[in-house]
Amino acid sequence: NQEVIKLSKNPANWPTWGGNYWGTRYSELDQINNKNASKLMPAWTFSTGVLKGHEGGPLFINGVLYVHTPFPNKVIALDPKTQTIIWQYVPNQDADTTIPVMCCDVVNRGLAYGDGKIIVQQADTTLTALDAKTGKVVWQVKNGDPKLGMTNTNAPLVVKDKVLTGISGGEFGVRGFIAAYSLKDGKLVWKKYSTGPDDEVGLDPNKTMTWMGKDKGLQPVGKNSSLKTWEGDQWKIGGGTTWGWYSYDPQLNLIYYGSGNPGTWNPVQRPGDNKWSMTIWARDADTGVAKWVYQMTPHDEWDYDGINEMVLVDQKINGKMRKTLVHFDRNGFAYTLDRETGEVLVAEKYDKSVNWAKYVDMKTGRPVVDPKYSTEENGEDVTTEEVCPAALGSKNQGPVAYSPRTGLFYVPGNHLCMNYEPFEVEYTPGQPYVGATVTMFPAGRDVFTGKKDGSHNLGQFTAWDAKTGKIVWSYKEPFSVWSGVLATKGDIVVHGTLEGYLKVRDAKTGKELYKFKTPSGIIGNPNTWMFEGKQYIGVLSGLGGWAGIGMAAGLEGETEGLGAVGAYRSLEKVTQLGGVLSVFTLSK
Ligand SMILES: O=C(O)c1cc(C(=O)O)c2c(n1)C(=O)C(=O)c1cc(C(=O)O)[nH]c1-2
Repeated sequence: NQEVIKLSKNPANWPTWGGNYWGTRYSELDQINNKNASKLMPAWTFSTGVLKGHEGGPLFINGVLYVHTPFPNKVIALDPKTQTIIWQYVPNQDADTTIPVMCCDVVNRGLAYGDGKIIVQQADTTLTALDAKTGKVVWQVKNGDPKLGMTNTNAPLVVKDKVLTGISGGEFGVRGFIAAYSLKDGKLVWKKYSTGPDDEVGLDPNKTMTWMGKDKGLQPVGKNSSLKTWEGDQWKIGGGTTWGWYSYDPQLNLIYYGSGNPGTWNPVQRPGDNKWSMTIWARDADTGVAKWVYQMTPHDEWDYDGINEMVLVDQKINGKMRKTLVHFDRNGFAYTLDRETGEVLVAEKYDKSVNWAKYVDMKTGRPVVDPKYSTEENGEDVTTEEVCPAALGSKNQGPVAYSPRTGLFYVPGNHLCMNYEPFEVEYTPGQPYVGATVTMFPAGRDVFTGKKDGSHNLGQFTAWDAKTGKIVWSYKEPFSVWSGVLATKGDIVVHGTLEGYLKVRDAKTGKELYKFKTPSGIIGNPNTWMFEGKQYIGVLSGLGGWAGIGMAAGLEGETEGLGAVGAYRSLEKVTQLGGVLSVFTLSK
Protein backbone atom coordinates (compact mmCIF):
# COMPACT_ATOMS: atom_id res chain seq x y z
CA ASN A 1 0.00 0.00 0.00
CA GLN A 2 1.63 3.21 -1.20
CA GLU A 3 0.24 5.28 1.67
CA VAL A 4 1.62 2.89 4.30
CA ILE A 5 5.03 2.93 2.60
CA LYS A 6 4.97 6.73 2.50
CA LEU A 7 3.94 6.99 6.15
CA SER A 8 6.66 4.61 7.28
CA LYS A 9 9.31 6.66 5.47
CA ASN A 10 8.63 9.53 7.86
CA PRO A 11 9.89 8.38 11.28
CA ALA A 12 7.42 10.71 13.02
CA ASN A 13 4.83 7.99 12.29
CA TRP A 14 4.41 4.45 13.54
CA PRO A 15 1.90 3.06 11.01
CA THR A 16 2.10 -0.76 11.39
CA TRP A 17 2.70 -3.20 14.26
CA GLY A 18 6.37 -3.44 13.24
CA GLY A 19 6.81 0.27 12.42
CA ASN A 20 7.14 -0.69 8.74
CA TYR A 21 6.37 -3.61 6.41
CA TRP A 22 9.65 -5.38 7.20
CA GLY A 23 8.81 -5.86 10.88
CA THR A 24 12.12 -4.44 12.09
CA ARG A 25 10.55 -2.32 14.85
CA TYR A 26 13.42 0.13 14.22
CA SER A 27 12.91 3.89 14.25
CA GLU A 28 15.14 6.55 12.67
CA LEU A 29 14.34 8.91 15.56
CA ASP A 30 17.33 9.70 17.76
CA GLN A 31 16.31 12.59 19.99
CA ILE A 32 16.11 10.03 22.79
CA ASN A 33 19.45 8.22 22.74
CA ASN A 34 21.94 6.23 24.79
CA LYS A 35 23.48 9.48 26.13
CA ASN A 36 20.29 11.04 27.49
CA ALA A 37 17.93 8.10 28.14
CA SER A 38 18.40 8.47 31.90
CA LYS A 39 16.52 11.78 31.59
CA LEU A 40 13.34 10.09 30.37
CA MET A 41 10.16 10.57 32.37
CA PRO A 42 6.48 9.83 31.96
CA ALA A 43 4.83 12.66 30.00
CA TRP A 44 1.25 11.48 30.33
CA THR A 45 -0.79 8.34 30.93
CA PHE A 46 -4.19 7.20 29.77
CA SER A 47 -6.39 4.43 31.18
CA THR A 48 -8.06 2.29 28.55
CA GLY A 49 -10.82 1.38 30.98
CA VAL A 50 -10.23 -2.32 30.32
CA LEU A 51 -8.33 -4.85 32.42
CA LYS A 52 -6.72 -8.08 31.07
CA GLY A 53 -3.71 -8.50 28.81
CA HIS A 54 -2.80 -5.50 26.65
CA GLU A 55 -0.68 -6.70 23.74
CA GLY A 56 0.42 -4.75 20.66
CA GLY A 57 1.08 -1.02 20.74
CA PRO A 58 -0.29 2.35 19.70
CA LEU A 59 -0.16 3.46 16.07
CA PHE A 60 0.80 7.06 15.37
CA ILE A 61 -0.40 8.38 12.03
CA ASN A 62 -0.35 11.99 10.86
CA GLY A 63 -0.50 13.40 14.37
CA VAL A 64 -3.15 11.06 15.81
CA LEU A 65 -2.58 8.19 18.25
CA TYR A 66 -4.70 5.06 17.80
CA VAL A 67 -5.02 2.76 20.81
CA HIS A 68 -6.76 -0.61 21.05
CA THR A 69 -7.73 -2.83 23.99
CA PRO A 70 -8.22 -6.52 24.74
CA PHE A 71 -11.83 -7.79 24.69
CA PRO A 72 -14.16 -5.95 24.06
CA ASN A 73 -11.59 -4.51 21.58
CA LYS A 74 -12.22 -0.81 21.97
CA VAL A 75 -10.44 1.46 19.52
CA ILE A 76 -9.63 4.96 20.76
CA ALA A 77 -8.27 7.84 18.67
CA LEU A 78 -6.36 10.26 20.91
CA ASP A 79 -5.20 13.80 20.33
CA PRO A 80 -1.59 13.77 21.57
CA LYS A 81 -1.68 17.51 22.25
CA THR A 82 -4.68 17.60 24.56
CA GLN A 83 -4.65 13.89 25.43
CA THR A 84 -8.37 13.83 24.82
CA ILE A 85 -10.49 11.34 22.93
CA ILE A 86 -11.24 12.24 19.31
CA TRP A 87 -13.47 9.22 18.82
CA GLN A 88 -14.03 5.84 20.35
CA TYR A 89 -15.33 2.62 18.82
CA VAL A 90 -16.72 -0.02 21.18
CA PRO A 91 -17.81 -3.18 19.39
CA ASN A 92 -20.74 -5.17 20.62
CA GLN A 93 -19.41 -8.73 20.93
CA ASP A 94 -20.95 -11.76 22.56
CA ALA A 95 -18.69 -12.56 25.52
CA ASP A 96 -20.39 -15.89 26.24
CA THR A 97 -19.57 -17.50 22.91
CA THR A 98 -16.18 -15.83 22.43
CA ILE A 99 -14.23 -15.68 25.69
CA PRO A 100 -14.50 -19.41 26.61
CA VAL A 101 -12.82 -20.38 23.32
CA MET A 102 -9.86 -18.00 23.64
CA CYS A 103 -6.86 -20.07 24.70
CA CYS A 104 -4.55 -17.53 26.28
CA ASP A 105 -6.43 -14.56 27.75
CA VAL A 106 -8.52 -12.15 25.67
CA VAL A 107 -5.64 -10.27 24.07
CA ASN A 108 -5.53 -8.28 20.84
CA ARG A 109 -2.22 -7.48 19.10
CA GLY A 110 -3.25 -4.21 17.55
CA LEU A 111 -4.51 -2.22 14.62
CA ALA A 112 -3.69 -1.77 10.97
CA TYR A 113 -4.04 1.34 8.82
CA GLY A 114 -4.43 2.05 5.11
CA ASP A 115 -6.27 4.46 2.78
CA GLY A 116 -7.90 6.40 5.59
CA LYS A 117 -9.15 3.32 7.44
CA ILE A 118 -8.23 1.85 10.80
CA ILE A 119 -8.69 -1.91 10.83
CA VAL A 120 -9.41 -3.90 14.01
CA GLN A 121 -9.69 -7.67 14.07
CA GLN A 122 -12.22 -8.33 16.83
CA ALA A 123 -12.05 -11.40 19.08
CA ASP A 124 -15.39 -12.77 17.80
CA THR A 125 -13.68 -12.89 14.35
CA THR A 126 -15.45 -9.79 12.98
CA LEU A 127 -12.98 -7.79 10.91
CA THR A 128 -13.93 -4.11 11.14
CA ALA A 129 -12.79 -1.14 9.06
CA LEU A 130 -13.27 2.26 10.69
CA ASP A 131 -13.02 5.71 9.16
CA ALA A 132 -9.76 6.98 10.70
CA LYS A 133 -11.21 10.52 10.95
CA THR A 134 -14.57 9.73 12.54
CA GLY A 135 -14.39 6.18 13.93
CA LYS A 136 -17.53 5.26 11.95
CA VAL A 137 -17.76 1.67 10.71
CA VAL A 138 -17.04 1.53 6.96
CA TRP A 139 -17.46 -2.24 6.58
CA GLN A 140 -17.48 -5.40 8.65
CA VAL A 141 -16.97 -9.02 7.68
CA LYS A 142 -17.11 -12.34 9.56
CA ASN A 143 -13.78 -14.16 9.37
CA GLY A 144 -14.73 -17.28 11.35
CA ASP A 145 -17.15 -18.87 13.82
CA PRO A 146 -16.51 -18.91 17.59
CA LYS A 147 -18.98 -21.82 17.94
CA LEU A 148 -16.33 -23.89 16.16
CA GLY A 149 -13.57 -22.57 18.43
CA MET A 150 -12.44 -19.79 16.07
CA THR A 151 -11.42 -16.45 17.54
CA ASN A 152 -8.95 -13.71 16.64
CA THR A 153 -6.16 -11.99 18.52
CA ASN A 154 -3.82 -10.97 15.67
CA ALA A 155 -3.02 -7.53 14.32
CA PRO A 156 -4.11 -7.35 10.67
CA LEU A 157 -1.84 -5.90 7.97
CA VAL A 158 -2.84 -3.73 5.01
CA VAL A 159 -0.96 -4.80 1.86
CA LYS A 160 -1.74 -2.98 -1.40
CA ASP A 161 -5.57 -2.96 -1.66
CA LYS A 162 -6.09 -5.83 0.78
CA VAL A 163 -6.30 -6.51 4.50
CA LEU A 164 -4.56 -9.66 5.72
CA THR A 165 -5.80 -11.51 8.75
CA GLY A 166 -5.49 -14.99 10.24
CA ILE A 167 -7.32 -17.15 12.77
CA SER A 168 -6.79 -18.49 16.30
CA GLY A 169 -8.03 -21.77 17.74
CA GLY A 170 -5.16 -24.27 17.55
CA GLU A 171 -6.26 -25.59 20.95
CA PHE A 172 -9.77 -26.22 19.55
CA GLY A 173 -8.94 -28.18 16.40
CA VAL A 174 -9.37 -25.14 14.14
CA ARG A 175 -7.88 -25.52 10.65
CA GLY A 176 -5.64 -22.50 10.24
CA PHE A 177 -5.83 -20.11 7.32
CA ILE A 178 -4.80 -16.68 6.15
CA ALA A 179 -7.33 -14.50 4.37
CA ALA A 180 -7.09 -11.34 2.26
CA TYR A 181 -10.10 -9.00 2.25
CA SER A 182 -10.60 -6.01 0.01
CA LEU A 183 -9.58 -2.83 1.86
CA LYS A 184 -12.30 -0.99 -0.02
CA ASP A 185 -15.36 -3.04 0.89
CA GLY A 186 -14.32 -6.08 2.95
CA LYS A 187 -15.01 -8.64 0.22
CA LEU A 188 -12.95 -11.83 0.50
CA VAL A 189 -10.25 -11.85 -2.20
CA TRP A 190 -8.41 -15.07 -1.30
CA LYS A 191 -8.18 -17.51 1.57
CA LYS A 192 -5.49 -20.17 1.96
CA TYR A 193 -5.37 -22.92 4.59
CA SER A 194 -2.33 -24.38 6.37
CA THR A 195 -3.46 -27.99 5.87
CA GLY A 196 -5.39 -29.92 3.23
CA PRO A 197 -5.62 -30.23 -0.57
CA ASP A 198 -3.11 -28.28 -2.68
CA ASP A 199 -5.59 -25.76 -4.11
CA GLU A 200 -7.05 -24.92 -0.69
CA VAL A 201 -3.55 -24.52 0.78
CA GLY A 202 -2.42 -22.44 -2.18
CA LEU A 203 0.40 -24.77 -3.20
CA ASP A 204 1.61 -25.27 -6.73
CA PRO A 205 3.04 -28.83 -6.64
CA ASN A 206 5.65 -27.92 -9.26
CA LYS A 207 6.44 -24.33 -8.35
CA THR A 208 6.06 -23.99 -4.57
CA MET A 209 9.51 -24.79 -3.21
CA THR A 210 10.77 -26.15 0.08
CA TRP A 211 14.34 -26.44 1.32
CA MET A 212 15.36 -30.06 1.95
CA GLY A 213 18.85 -29.53 3.28
CA LYS A 214 22.19 -28.97 1.58
CA ASP A 215 22.12 -32.35 -0.15
CA LYS A 216 18.84 -31.91 -2.02
CA GLY A 217 18.55 -28.13 -1.85
CA LEU A 218 15.31 -26.44 -2.86
CA GLN A 219 12.73 -28.85 -4.25
CA PRO A 220 9.13 -28.45 -5.43
CA VAL A 221 6.71 -29.58 -2.68
CA GLY A 222 5.06 -32.08 -5.08
CA LYS A 223 1.45 -33.27 -5.13
CA ASN A 224 -0.61 -33.49 -1.91
CA SER A 225 2.32 -32.43 0.25
CA SER A 226 -0.01 -31.69 3.17
CA LEU A 227 -2.55 -34.52 2.74
CA LYS A 228 0.23 -37.14 2.61
CA THR A 229 1.42 -36.19 6.09
CA TRP A 230 -1.86 -36.73 7.95
CA GLU A 231 -3.86 -39.84 8.70
CA GLY A 232 -7.28 -39.81 7.01
CA ASP A 233 -9.24 -36.62 7.57
CA GLN A 234 -7.17 -35.37 10.50
CA TRP A 235 -6.00 -32.36 8.49
CA LYS A 236 -9.53 -30.98 8.80
CA ILE A 237 -8.95 -30.44 12.53
CA GLY A 238 -5.21 -30.08 12.10
CA GLY A 239 -4.50 -26.64 13.58
CA GLY A 240 -1.69 -24.64 12.00
CA THR A 241 -3.45 -21.44 13.03
CA THR A 242 -2.05 -18.04 12.11
CA TRP A 243 -2.40 -15.84 15.17
CA GLY A 244 1.00 -14.13 14.93
CA TRP A 245 2.43 -11.28 12.91
CA TYR A 246 2.54 -10.71 9.13
CA SER A 247 5.33 -8.94 7.21
CA TYR A 248 5.57 -7.87 3.59
CA ASP A 249 8.33 -7.27 1.05
CA PRO A 250 6.95 -4.78 -1.51
CA GLN A 251 9.80 -5.49 -3.97
CA LEU A 252 9.26 -9.24 -4.00
CA ASN A 253 5.49 -8.79 -3.46
CA LEU A 254 5.60 -11.60 -0.90
CA ILE A 255 3.92 -11.80 2.49
CA TYR A 256 5.51 -13.78 5.29
CA TYR A 257 4.06 -15.39 8.42
CA GLY A 258 4.17 -18.64 10.40
CA SER A 259 1.62 -21.35 11.20
CA GLY A 260 1.03 -22.80 14.66
CA ASN A 261 0.85 -26.19 16.34
CA PRO A 262 -0.93 -29.18 14.79
CA GLY A 263 -4.20 -30.17 16.47
CA THR A 264 -4.07 -31.96 19.36
CA TRP A 265 -0.98 -31.57 21.53
CA ASN A 266 -0.96 -35.37 21.81
CA PRO A 267 1.47 -36.42 19.03
CA VAL A 268 0.62 -40.12 19.33
CA GLN A 269 -2.84 -39.40 17.92
CA ARG A 270 -1.64 -37.80 14.68
CA PRO A 271 1.14 -39.70 12.91
CA GLY A 272 3.12 -37.96 10.17
CA ASP A 273 4.85 -34.62 9.67
CA ASN A 274 1.48 -32.80 9.94
CA LYS A 275 2.26 -30.36 7.13
CA TRP A 276 2.07 -27.48 6.92
CA SER A 277 1.70 -26.73 10.61
CA MET A 278 4.82 -25.15 12.22
CA THR A 279 5.83 -23.62 8.91
CA ILE A 280 7.30 -20.36 7.59
CA TRP A 281 5.23 -19.21 4.59
CA ALA A 282 6.06 -16.88 1.70
CA ARG A 283 2.94 -16.12 -0.34
CA ASP A 284 2.25 -13.96 -3.34
CA ALA A 285 0.33 -10.95 -2.03
CA ASP A 286 -2.04 -10.84 -5.01
CA THR A 287 -2.99 -14.51 -5.34
CA GLY A 288 -2.07 -16.05 -1.99
CA VAL A 289 -0.19 -18.86 -3.75
CA ALA A 290 2.88 -19.96 -1.81
CA LYS A 291 6.27 -19.30 -3.36
CA TRP A 292 8.01 -21.37 -0.69
CA VAL A 293 7.41 -23.08 2.63
CA TYR A 294 9.70 -24.42 5.33
CA GLN A 295 8.49 -26.60 8.19
CA MET A 296 10.58 -25.99 11.30
CA THR A 297 9.10 -28.55 13.67
CA PRO A 298 7.76 -31.53 11.72
CA HIS A 299 5.29 -33.59 13.79
CA ASP A 300 5.35 -31.25 16.77
CA GLU A 301 5.38 -33.00 20.16
CA TRP A 302 5.69 -29.92 22.42
CA ASP A 303 3.32 -27.15 21.20
CA TYR A 304 6.04 -25.01 19.62
CA ASP A 305 3.74 -22.85 17.43
CA GLY A 306 5.72 -21.37 14.54
CA ILE A 307 3.85 -18.07 14.47
CA ASN A 308 6.47 -15.65 15.80
CA GLU A 309 7.25 -12.65 13.60
CA MET A 310 9.33 -12.75 10.41
CA VAL A 311 11.82 -9.87 10.18
CA LEU A 312 12.94 -8.92 6.67
CA VAL A 313 16.44 -7.42 6.46
CA ASP A 314 19.32 -7.60 4.03
CA GLN A 315 22.51 -8.99 5.53
CA LYS A 316 25.93 -10.06 4.38
CA ILE A 317 26.31 -13.79 4.96
CA ASN A 318 29.57 -15.56 4.15
CA GLY A 319 30.66 -12.46 2.26
CA LYS A 320 27.53 -12.24 0.11
CA MET A 321 24.62 -9.79 0.50
CA ARG A 322 21.39 -11.72 0.90
CA LYS A 323 17.75 -10.72 1.19
CA THR A 324 17.14 -12.53 4.48
CA LEU A 325 14.22 -13.38 6.72
CA VAL A 326 15.03 -13.82 10.41
CA HIS A 327 12.72 -15.73 12.74
CA PHE A 328 13.08 -16.63 16.42
CA ASP A 329 10.93 -19.68 16.81
CA ARG A 330 9.13 -20.92 19.90
CA ASN A 331 11.19 -24.13 19.48
CA GLY A 332 14.35 -22.26 20.55
CA PHE A 333 16.05 -22.07 17.16
CA ALA A 334 16.68 -18.79 15.35
CA TYR A 335 16.43 -19.20 11.58
CA THR A 336 18.02 -17.01 8.92
CA LEU A 337 16.61 -17.77 5.46
CA ASP A 338 16.94 -16.34 1.99
CA ARG A 339 13.50 -14.75 1.76
CA GLU A 340 13.46 -14.87 -2.02
CA THR A 341 14.00 -18.63 -2.29
CA GLY A 342 13.32 -20.14 1.14
CA GLU A 343 16.86 -21.55 1.50
CA VAL A 344 17.85 -21.91 5.15
CA LEU A 345 21.19 -20.24 5.82
CA VAL A 346 21.48 -20.41 9.60
CA ALA A 347 19.52 -22.43 12.22
CA GLU A 348 21.00 -22.20 15.71
CA LYS A 349 19.75 -22.24 19.29
CA TYR A 350 19.35 -18.76 20.74
CA ASP A 351 19.15 -20.31 24.21
CA LYS A 352 21.46 -23.26 24.70
CA SER A 353 19.23 -24.81 27.34
CA VAL A 354 17.03 -26.00 24.45
CA ASN A 355 17.16 -29.81 24.47
CA TRP A 356 14.20 -31.28 22.47
CA ALA A 357 16.45 -31.30 19.40
CA LYS A 358 20.22 -31.64 19.37
CA TYR A 359 20.56 -29.40 16.30
CA VAL A 360 19.04 -28.70 12.92
CA ASP A 361 20.77 -31.02 10.46
CA MET A 362 21.77 -28.76 7.58
CA LYS A 363 22.19 -31.81 5.34
CA THR A 364 18.51 -32.78 5.61
CA GLY A 365 16.96 -29.51 6.80
CA ARG A 366 15.31 -31.32 9.71
CA PRO A 367 15.79 -31.02 13.48
CA VAL A 368 17.46 -34.01 15.14
CA VAL A 369 15.08 -34.85 17.98
CA ASP A 370 16.57 -36.16 21.23
CA PRO A 371 14.57 -39.36 21.94
CA LYS A 372 14.82 -38.66 25.67
CA TYR A 373 12.59 -35.60 25.21
CA SER A 374 10.27 -37.07 22.59
CA THR A 375 6.79 -37.04 24.08
CA GLU A 376 5.73 -39.30 21.23
CA GLU A 377 8.34 -41.94 21.96
CA ASN A 378 7.67 -41.89 25.69
CA GLY A 379 4.00 -42.23 24.81
CA GLU A 380 0.52 -41.46 26.11
CA ASP A 381 -0.03 -41.12 29.86
CA VAL A 382 3.71 -40.94 30.48
CA THR A 383 5.35 -37.74 31.69
CA THR A 384 8.36 -36.62 29.68
CA GLU A 385 10.45 -34.60 32.11
CA GLU A 386 12.52 -31.44 31.77
CA VAL A 387 11.90 -30.67 28.13
CA CYS A 388 13.36 -27.29 27.19
CA PRO A 389 11.93 -24.93 26.20
CA ALA A 390 8.50 -25.18 27.84
CA ALA A 391 5.47 -25.10 25.55
CA LEU A 392 5.35 -21.31 25.67
CA GLY A 393 8.69 -21.35 23.86
CA SER A 394 12.12 -19.74 24.13
CA LYS A 395 10.20 -16.72 22.96
CA ASN A 396 6.47 -16.13 22.59
CA GLN A 397 4.45 -13.46 20.80
CA GLY A 398 6.42 -10.28 21.71
CA PRO A 399 8.18 -9.25 18.50
CA VAL A 400 11.96 -8.66 18.35
CA ALA A 401 13.63 -5.50 17.02
CA TYR A 402 16.55 -5.14 14.61
CA SER A 403 19.04 -2.27 14.49
CA PRO A 404 20.92 -1.77 11.22
CA ARG A 405 23.44 0.26 13.23
CA THR A 406 24.57 -2.68 15.35
CA GLY A 407 23.43 -5.39 12.95
CA LEU A 408 21.86 -7.15 15.95
CA PHE A 409 18.44 -8.57 16.76
CA TYR A 410 17.02 -7.93 20.23
CA VAL A 411 15.10 -10.89 21.55
CA PRO A 412 12.54 -10.85 24.39
CA GLY A 413 12.93 -14.33 25.82
CA ASN A 414 11.48 -17.00 28.08
CA HIS A 415 13.70 -19.34 30.05
CA LEU A 416 11.54 -22.26 31.20
CA CYS A 417 11.40 -26.02 30.80
CA MET A 418 8.42 -28.35 31.22
CA ASN A 419 7.04 -31.75 32.07
CA TYR A 420 4.62 -32.90 29.36
CA GLU A 421 2.11 -35.75 29.52
CA PRO A 422 0.08 -36.44 26.38
CA PHE A 423 -3.32 -38.13 26.73
CA GLU A 424 -5.97 -39.25 24.30
CA VAL A 425 -8.59 -36.65 23.46
CA GLU A 426 -11.66 -36.76 21.24
CA TYR A 427 -12.56 -33.90 18.94
CA THR A 428 -15.84 -32.13 19.72
CA PRO A 429 -16.52 -28.91 17.75
CA GLY A 430 -15.98 -25.84 19.92
CA GLN A 431 -14.44 -27.80 22.80
CA PRO A 432 -10.77 -27.81 23.84
CA TYR A 433 -8.72 -30.29 21.81
CA VAL A 434 -5.50 -30.11 23.81
CA GLY A 435 -4.64 -33.64 24.90
CA ALA A 436 -1.67 -32.93 27.18
CA THR A 437 -1.01 -31.90 30.76
CA VAL A 438 1.90 -29.53 31.20
CA THR A 439 3.81 -28.06 34.15
CA MET A 440 6.44 -25.40 33.60
CA PHE A 441 9.37 -24.22 35.75
CA PRO A 442 12.60 -22.17 35.50
CA ALA A 443 15.16 -23.67 33.11
CA GLY A 444 17.89 -23.33 35.76
CA ARG A 445 20.48 -23.46 32.99
CA ASP A 446 22.94 -21.05 31.45
CA VAL A 447 21.82 -19.60 28.08
CA PHE A 448 25.37 -19.62 26.68
CA THR A 449 26.27 -23.22 27.62
CA GLY A 450 23.00 -24.94 28.48
CA LYS A 451 24.63 -26.24 31.68
CA LYS A 452 22.66 -26.33 34.95
CA ASP A 453 23.58 -23.29 37.00
CA GLY A 454 20.97 -23.14 39.76
CA SER A 455 19.41 -19.95 38.34
CA HIS A 456 15.71 -19.16 38.84
CA ASN A 457 15.04 -16.53 36.19
CA LEU A 458 12.08 -17.10 33.86
CA GLY A 459 13.26 -14.61 31.25
CA GLN A 460 16.21 -13.44 29.17
CA PHE A 461 16.86 -10.38 27.04
CA THR A 462 19.30 -11.32 24.33
CA ALA A 463 21.20 -9.68 21.46
CA TRP A 464 21.64 -12.04 18.52
CA ASP A 465 23.80 -12.00 15.41
CA ALA A 466 21.65 -13.63 12.72
CA LYS A 467 24.51 -13.69 10.21
CA THR A 468 26.48 -16.19 12.27
CA GLY A 469 23.85 -17.57 14.66
CA LYS A 470 25.51 -16.39 17.85
CA ILE A 471 24.41 -14.82 21.13
CA VAL A 472 26.25 -11.50 21.54
CA TRP A 473 25.03 -10.72 25.05
CA SER A 474 22.16 -11.84 27.26
CA TYR A 475 20.68 -10.47 30.48
CA LYS A 476 18.60 -12.47 32.92
CA GLU A 477 15.12 -11.16 33.74
CA PRO A 478 13.21 -12.48 36.77
CA PHE A 479 10.10 -13.04 34.62
CA SER A 480 9.63 -13.88 30.94
CA VAL A 481 9.99 -10.90 28.65
CA TRP A 482 6.52 -11.11 27.05
CA SER A 483 6.62 -7.59 25.55
CA GLY A 484 7.88 -6.60 22.13
CA VAL A 485 11.08 -4.62 21.58
CA LEU A 486 11.84 -1.25 20.00
CA ALA A 487 15.25 -0.26 18.59
CA THR A 488 16.16 3.25 17.44
CA LYS A 489 18.83 5.27 15.73
CA GLY A 490 19.59 6.68 19.18
CA ASP A 491 21.27 3.31 19.91
CA ILE A 492 18.72 2.35 22.52
CA VAL A 493 16.53 -0.73 22.80
CA VAL A 494 13.30 -0.62 24.77
CA HIS A 495 11.19 -3.43 26.23
CA GLY A 496 8.70 -4.08 29.00
CA THR A 497 8.66 -6.68 31.77
CA LEU A 498 5.90 -8.71 33.39
CA GLU A 499 6.46 -6.83 36.66
CA GLY A 500 5.54 -3.66 34.77
CA TYR A 501 8.89 -2.01 34.12
CA LEU A 502 9.58 -0.17 30.91
CA LYS A 503 13.31 -0.65 30.39
CA VAL A 504 15.62 1.29 28.10
CA ARG A 505 18.98 -0.34 27.36
CA ASP A 506 22.10 0.57 25.44
CA ALA A 507 21.87 -1.15 22.05
CA LYS A 508 25.57 -2.03 22.04
CA THR A 509 25.98 -3.41 25.54
CA GLY A 510 22.46 -4.08 26.79
CA LYS A 511 23.20 -2.04 29.91
CA GLU A 512 20.09 -0.61 31.59
CA LEU A 513 19.89 3.17 31.13
CA TYR A 514 16.38 3.85 32.46
CA LYS A 515 13.49 1.99 34.00
CA PHE A 516 10.06 3.00 35.19
CA LYS A 517 7.40 0.89 36.84
CA THR A 518 4.11 1.31 34.99
CA PRO A 519 0.74 0.49 36.60
CA SER A 520 0.64 -3.17 35.49
CA GLY A 521 2.67 -5.92 33.81
CA ILE A 522 3.80 -5.13 30.26
CA ILE A 523 3.09 -7.59 27.45
CA GLY A 524 2.60 -4.87 24.83
CA ASN A 525 5.09 -3.39 22.37
CA PRO A 526 6.81 -0.05 23.02
CA ASN A 527 6.44 2.16 19.94
CA THR A 528 7.88 5.60 19.21
CA TRP A 529 6.79 8.73 17.34
CA MET A 530 7.50 12.45 16.98
CA PHE A 531 5.00 15.20 17.74
CA GLU A 532 5.63 18.95 17.70
CA GLY A 533 9.38 18.41 17.67
CA LYS A 534 9.52 15.93 20.53
CA GLN A 535 10.13 12.21 20.43
CA TYR A 536 7.84 10.03 22.53
CA ILE A 537 7.86 6.35 23.50
CA GLY A 538 4.49 4.82 24.34
CA VAL A 539 3.63 1.42 25.77
CA LEU A 540 0.49 -0.32 26.97
CA SER A 541 0.67 -2.02 30.32
CA GLY A 542 -1.93 -4.58 31.36
CA LEU A 543 -0.92 -7.99 32.67
CA GLY A 544 -2.27 -11.04 30.84
CA GLY A 545 -1.55 -13.21 27.84
CA TRP A 546 -0.55 -16.80 28.42
CA ALA A 547 2.12 -15.91 31.01
CA GLY A 548 -0.29 -13.69 32.96
CA ILE A 549 -3.36 -15.89 32.53
CA GLY A 550 -3.47 -16.86 36.21
CA MET A 551 -4.31 -13.35 37.34
CA ALA A 552 -6.09 -12.31 34.15
CA ALA A 553 -8.54 -15.22 34.26
CA GLY A 554 -8.53 -15.83 38.03
CA LEU A 555 -7.11 -19.37 37.80
CA GLU A 556 -5.48 -21.15 40.76
CA GLY A 557 -4.43 -24.75 40.00
CA GLU A 558 -0.79 -25.57 39.25
CA THR A 559 -1.52 -27.02 35.76
CA GLU A 560 -4.32 -24.57 34.89
CA GLY A 561 -3.81 -22.07 32.09
CA LEU A 562 -2.06 -24.90 30.21
CA GLY A 563 0.67 -24.94 32.85
CA ALA A 564 1.30 -21.20 33.18
CA VAL A 565 -0.48 -20.65 36.51
CA GLY A 566 2.08 -22.55 38.59
CA ALA A 567 5.07 -21.12 36.73
CA TYR A 568 4.18 -17.45 37.16
CA ARG A 569 2.48 -17.54 40.58
CA SER A 570 4.95 -15.08 42.12
CA LEU A 571 3.72 -12.34 39.74
CA GLU A 572 0.97 -11.78 42.32
CA LYS A 573 3.59 -10.21 44.57
CA VAL A 574 4.80 -7.65 42.06
CA THR A 575 1.87 -6.36 40.04
CA GLN A 576 -1.88 -6.36 39.45
CA LEU A 577 -4.18 -6.21 36.45
CA GLY A 578 -4.43 -2.90 34.63
CA GLY A 579 -4.90 -1.19 31.31
CA VAL A 580 -2.89 1.99 30.83
CA LEU A 581 -1.02 3.68 28.01
CA SER A 582 2.15 5.28 29.41
CA VAL A 583 3.90 7.87 27.26
CA PHE A 584 7.52 8.90 27.91
CA THR A 585 9.68 11.78 26.75
CA LEU A 586 12.85 13.59 27.82
CA SER A 587 12.56 15.95 30.76
CA LYS A 588 13.30 19.60 29.99
O1 LIG B 1 -3.03 -22.12 18.50
C1 LIG B 1 -3.62 -21.04 18.57
O2 LIG B 1 -4.54 -20.73 17.80
C2 LIG B 1 -3.14 -20.08 19.58
C3 LIG B 1 -3.69 -18.80 19.70
C4 LIG B 1 -3.15 -17.89 20.63
C5 LIG B 1 -3.79 -16.55 20.63
O3 LIG B 1 -4.60 -16.32 19.72
O4 LIG B 1 -3.56 -15.72 21.49
C6 LIG B 1 -2.03 -18.31 21.41
C7 LIG B 1 -1.53 -19.62 21.19
N1 LIG B 1 -2.08 -20.47 20.31
C8 LIG B 1 -0.37 -20.12 21.87
O5 LIG B 1 0.06 -21.26 21.64
C9 LIG B 1 0.34 -19.28 22.77
O6 LIG B 1 1.38 -19.64 23.28
C10 LIG B 1 -0.18 -17.99 23.01
C11 LIG B 1 0.30 -16.99 23.84
C12 LIG B 1 -0.57 -15.96 23.69
C13 LIG B 1 -0.51 -14.66 24.36
O7 LIG B 1 -1.14 -13.75 23.84
O8 LIG B 1 0.17 -14.53 25.39
N2 LIG B 1 -1.55 -16.28 22.81
C14 LIG B 1 -1.33 -17.53 22.36
